[in-house]
Amino acid sequence: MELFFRSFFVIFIGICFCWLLRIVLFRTGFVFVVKKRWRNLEDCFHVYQSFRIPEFNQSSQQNHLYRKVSAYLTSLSSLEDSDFTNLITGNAPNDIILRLDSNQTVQDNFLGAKLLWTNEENGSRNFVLRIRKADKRRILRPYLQHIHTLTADVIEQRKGDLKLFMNSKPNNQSDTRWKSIQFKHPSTFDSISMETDLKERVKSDLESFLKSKQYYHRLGRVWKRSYLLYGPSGTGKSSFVAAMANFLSYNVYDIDLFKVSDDSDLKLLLLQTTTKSIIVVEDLDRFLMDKSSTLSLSALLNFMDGILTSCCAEERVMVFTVNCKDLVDPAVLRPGRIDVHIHFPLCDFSAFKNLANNYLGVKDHKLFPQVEEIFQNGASLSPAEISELMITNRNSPSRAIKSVITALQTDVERRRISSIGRRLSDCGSRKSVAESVESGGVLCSENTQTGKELRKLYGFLRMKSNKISQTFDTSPMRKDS
Ligand SMILES: Nc1ncnc2c1ncn2[C@@H]1O[C@H](COP(=O)(O)OP(=O)(O)OP(=O)(O)O)[C@@H](O)[C@H]1O
Ligand SMILES: [Mg+2]
Repeated sequence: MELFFRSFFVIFIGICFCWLLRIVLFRTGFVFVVKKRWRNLEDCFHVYQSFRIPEFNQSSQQNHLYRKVSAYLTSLSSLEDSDFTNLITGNAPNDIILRLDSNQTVQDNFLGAKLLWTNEENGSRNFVLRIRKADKRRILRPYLQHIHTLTADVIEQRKGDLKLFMNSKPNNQSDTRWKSIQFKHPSTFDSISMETDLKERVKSDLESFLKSKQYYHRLGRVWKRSYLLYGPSGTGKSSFVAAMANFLSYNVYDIDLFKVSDDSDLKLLLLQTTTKSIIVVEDLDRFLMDKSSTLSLSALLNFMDGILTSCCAEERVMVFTVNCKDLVDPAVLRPGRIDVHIHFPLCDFSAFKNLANNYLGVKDHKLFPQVEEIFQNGASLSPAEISELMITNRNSPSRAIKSVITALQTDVERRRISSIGRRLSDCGSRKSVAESVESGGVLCSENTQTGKELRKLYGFLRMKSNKISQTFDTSPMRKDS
């Protein structure tokens, strides 16, 4: 009996000990420490071979394998076991993606072999793959093939997602010069109000460019096309670039030339762009007029010509926007450097009707003849100004059109005042010439007369401006009338 109790007691103590040990091992993470130490010990008896996959190749162009490995690693379930990972939101609203942090390692297994990936980030970005030497011959090629097939789908899927790249100030030459975000601009050719015929011509020009690889190569030319979009501010140039990107499904590289440090930096930026992309230089005229730039004109011309190598300008569309074409050196705009010039004018009546249709859903309105008449009197506003008025008053088309009429009338007055101002200054300069010859009585009396007229118009203009600011009041109390 005593023996029975004794053995029962020993079994009971044994069970309690195991239970406690389990708690200690799992609750404290002791098991992970043991596993890690065991792995390190095991590694001491194996020789590993390393393979580095840099983000850029020797000629500073993107290494596609790096992109594939990056996509592959995010799909690894073992990433959750890594000591340090970044959590990033994905494309879908509830999507959360794990991304390996810098200088962290993740383990993968393939055909019974252990593979270690490290994300190296010391100035440049690389992935380092470590495989046991004993497994290398058997594993390396099939493993890379496996990554290629797995990521092909993911990358193909992501092709639909366009990206907007922006250049930053250079910190380190080996560092990537482009930062990207998702490009989700809603602008399309349909949403842009411009002459239908012109729009169709641009569309077919882009379509024929897409199909012309052989043609360009036969002629010994780089397969690229350059567009100059010129016109006053707010006429839709930037929106048009976004529409082009959406139409072509191309990524957008938006180069800020003020952030380019020198000629070689501009070359590097071009080298780091990928095919099927639009390279945009906004406000080229503003940049060319700025004399403080360290960038030479010849570097800019070479950049536009894409002569660096055919591979870094191939299958690219270049777009330059300017407000005033006349301020740009003709060498920059010569045929071949710029293939297509597209003018973005201020609104006329037909553009207004287009905007009214798009923004207010109105094809015709009793106020249209009045609007047409004001346009005929020389009034003009940018599409941006008109579309803003329409958006503000979108609940009432009549109110929206009236606010446009008021703004157009103010524009007419503004133009009259500025023409009077010009006459005044002409008058002043003529007077000073006249005074040097004789005392110019006639010129003086004209001056006083014009001054009176100017004051009268200024008062009128102020009254009109007050009216316009009222149209922005979207309070429901306002009556349509
Ligand atoms: N032709 C147009 N059709 C439809 N909307 C337009 C048009 N032009 C301008 N807009 C509207 O005005 C806003 C400003 O346009 P955008 O930025 O494209 O002008 P921009 O010509 O690039 O001006 P800037 O020269 O000042 O950069 C946009 O949000 C767009 O919706
Ligand atoms: Mg713009």
